[in-house]
Amino acid sequence: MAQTPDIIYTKVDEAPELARASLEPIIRAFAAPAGISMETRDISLAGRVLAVFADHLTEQQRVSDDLAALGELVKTPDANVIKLPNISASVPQLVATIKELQSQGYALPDYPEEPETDAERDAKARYDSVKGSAVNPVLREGNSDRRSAKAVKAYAQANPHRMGEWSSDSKTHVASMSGNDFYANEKSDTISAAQAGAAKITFTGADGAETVLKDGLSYLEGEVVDATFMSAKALRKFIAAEIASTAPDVLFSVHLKATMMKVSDPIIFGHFVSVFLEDFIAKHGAKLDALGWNPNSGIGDLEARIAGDADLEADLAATLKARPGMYMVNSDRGISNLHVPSDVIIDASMPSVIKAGGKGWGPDGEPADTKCCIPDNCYAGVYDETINYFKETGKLDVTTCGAVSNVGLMAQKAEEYGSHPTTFEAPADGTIRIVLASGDVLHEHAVEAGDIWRSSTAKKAPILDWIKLGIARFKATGAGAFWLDANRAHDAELIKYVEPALKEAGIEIPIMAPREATRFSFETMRAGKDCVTITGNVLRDYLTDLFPILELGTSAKMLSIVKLMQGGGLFETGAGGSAPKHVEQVTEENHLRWDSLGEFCALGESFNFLAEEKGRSKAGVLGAAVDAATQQLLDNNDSPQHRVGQNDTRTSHYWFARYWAEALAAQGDDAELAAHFGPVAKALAENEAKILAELKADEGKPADMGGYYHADPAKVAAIMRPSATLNAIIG
Ligand SMILES: NC(=O)C1=CN([C@@H]2O[C@H](COP(=O)(O)OP(=O)(O)OC[C@H]3O[C@@H](n4cnc5c(N)ncnc54)[C@H](OP(=O)(O)O)[C@@H]3O)[C@@H](O)[C@H]2O)C=CC1
Ligand SMILES: O=C(O)CCC(=O)C(=O)O
Ligand SMILES: [Mg+2]
Repeated sequence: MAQTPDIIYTKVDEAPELARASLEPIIRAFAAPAGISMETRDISLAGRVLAVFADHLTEQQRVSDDLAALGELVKTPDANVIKLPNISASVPQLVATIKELQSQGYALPDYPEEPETDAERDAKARYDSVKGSAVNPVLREGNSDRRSAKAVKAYAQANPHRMGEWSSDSKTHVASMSGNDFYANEKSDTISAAQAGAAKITFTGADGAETVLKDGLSYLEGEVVDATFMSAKALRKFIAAEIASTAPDVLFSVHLKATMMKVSDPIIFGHFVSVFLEDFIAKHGAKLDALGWNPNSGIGDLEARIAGDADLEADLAATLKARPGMYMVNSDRGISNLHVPSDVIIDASMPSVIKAGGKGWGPDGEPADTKCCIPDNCYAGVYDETINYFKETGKLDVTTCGAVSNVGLMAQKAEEYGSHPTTFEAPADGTIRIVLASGDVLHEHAVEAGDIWRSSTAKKAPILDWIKLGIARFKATGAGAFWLDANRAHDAELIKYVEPALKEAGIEIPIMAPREATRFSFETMRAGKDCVTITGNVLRDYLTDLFPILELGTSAKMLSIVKLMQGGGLFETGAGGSAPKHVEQVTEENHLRWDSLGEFCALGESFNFLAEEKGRSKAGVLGAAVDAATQQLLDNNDSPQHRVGQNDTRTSHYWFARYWAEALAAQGDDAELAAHFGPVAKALAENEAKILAELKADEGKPADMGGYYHADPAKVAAIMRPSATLNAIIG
């Protein structure tokens, strides 16, 4: 077997992938003289699709299954992976990817929404395996530690971003179900020695007939196993009531995580779409069925399918007009909250409403107060309390507020984010049970047809590791809390782990329910003090966007470390996504505003990890120089900005390379590296004007990537590496 490279960098999609095309050659060139090898592995959506359909492709078209290989690597101490954010695809994104690949000559089957033959069932199963959040759960074999680097926080305080004003009479609010949701119906238990082993999930219909929904489950002693469901009837009633109670000057919106919660949340989204369009569907149901429309895909797909049918188009417009104004994703292009399930992703969308002072954008392109529907009560209280807090106290002062970091229980598909294989829409009225090998029933729920039932688990080893990491970060931070709700079944089981561990460690860390912990964290940070939030997997995701977006303007600048449980390191870049809007700007005017600060932070950590864990002293020198270069880049304001003519990703990479080379030339720890980088630094400085001009030469004009999901590497390189002078110096 080939030797594992020292560092693995990931090839992804959209804006971070464009950034990679320019940054990775620089990193590779700088690492080589230190004897550090770096290779790329493809975890992009298109790459994943091609990997699972290898048998449909020609020899030349085949690609290796890099995700599967990385999934094995992260279970070893040799892993040192820099992971950029990748697309977690919704069905419309997946379908678009398939179309694009087909047009490039790949003989892939269509995505069969409702498979009828064996071949279609096989294709759907393969596509579903790459759908949604298919990468992160595989790579995250450790718990997460996300915080802002000191330099980044100091920069944000000195250069505050714009924040909308909050007014006490803002009508913006969170609306959640009054019961019969995942929160209310949850049951949880910790598996005993006697219960450990095989288990299955069964459905028993009203007629007593039993079907097995999932077999081959296996529980470990100490694993916390939950089961819960959301009533479809209660959900639909809630949605109808919220639509009806939306005030005329308030926008209607729903915030879900249809990407990460790839089974449950598209169904919930579909209920919103079908209740919102109730009259239209009642009138045209048969026709819509014939067109193959599924509400879970959204209004965007509906519009595409009915295009040209003047009757349907007019009726849809009339139905929408009679409904409350909708929160828009892009008002210029008429893209609403209900167009595509993956356009409004709660972790990014709610903070952006909150940062704007409680404003969403309406169909008229104007900001307005917004009703934010978050049906389930498990985590909605966090946003409700945040909004209440800002209504009371006004916007946050970015220049003085403290930093809120997070330690998240994430390893081994912890909690809801690992629940896709054990999530089901009840096929009829009946009972869903988790049955142990002994025949004992662990959990059971009476359900009605359409109810969304799911089971999540958290294993003992990750829980104990998470508590240890939480204690360490609490000590380093000085304040914080475990976010656990004693009244929620799952959290109550976790508290049984946390309390004795704290006692044993001789430390007092408060345990607070999310709502209370939200207020505590805002009060602590507003007083200028730092605090850590020690949370489960979902809140890890939500809070590492919420606080950074308020504190730093974006979560892209976060340090995001996953200490893998088997000793390796996974260094994620930022906490945000793949910024599809940024790609649009590149194709329109060849300006990329992706900020690679997350990549710089991750890179420094990755080198430092090699130095500390593997005794590679030259890596330590490279890492220290990365940190110095990052600091200088911030001090000199060289990060990308929004408009043509301003700094962009490419120029920021030039400055990064230059400061990095200068720091390496100036350091005294490794004479060999200093001697190597002296001339590099000199050449980069002497050619500054020429390089910057070359980097900017084509700005303002459209750029052709030769594809969106599966772009042409040569065209991308031409866009992202247009300076022959820079390439020669790096080369
Ligand atoms: N770890 C992962 O793999 C993650 C993947 N995703 C995936 O990313 C996609 C989009 O997710 P979405 O929730 O819309 O959020 P994004 O984080 O992609 O975008 C939200 C906004 O944040 C800003 N932003 C994010 N990253 C950067 C950056 N590096 N530099 C500058 N600005 C940045 C941009 O604001 P502006 O436009 O104002 O510049 C952007 O429009 C989805 O496919 C999702 O599944 C999402 C989260 C994490
Ligand atoms: O995997 C995903 O879909 C998104 C992950 C995410 O948002 C996060 O980890 O912050
Ligand atoms: Mg997130």
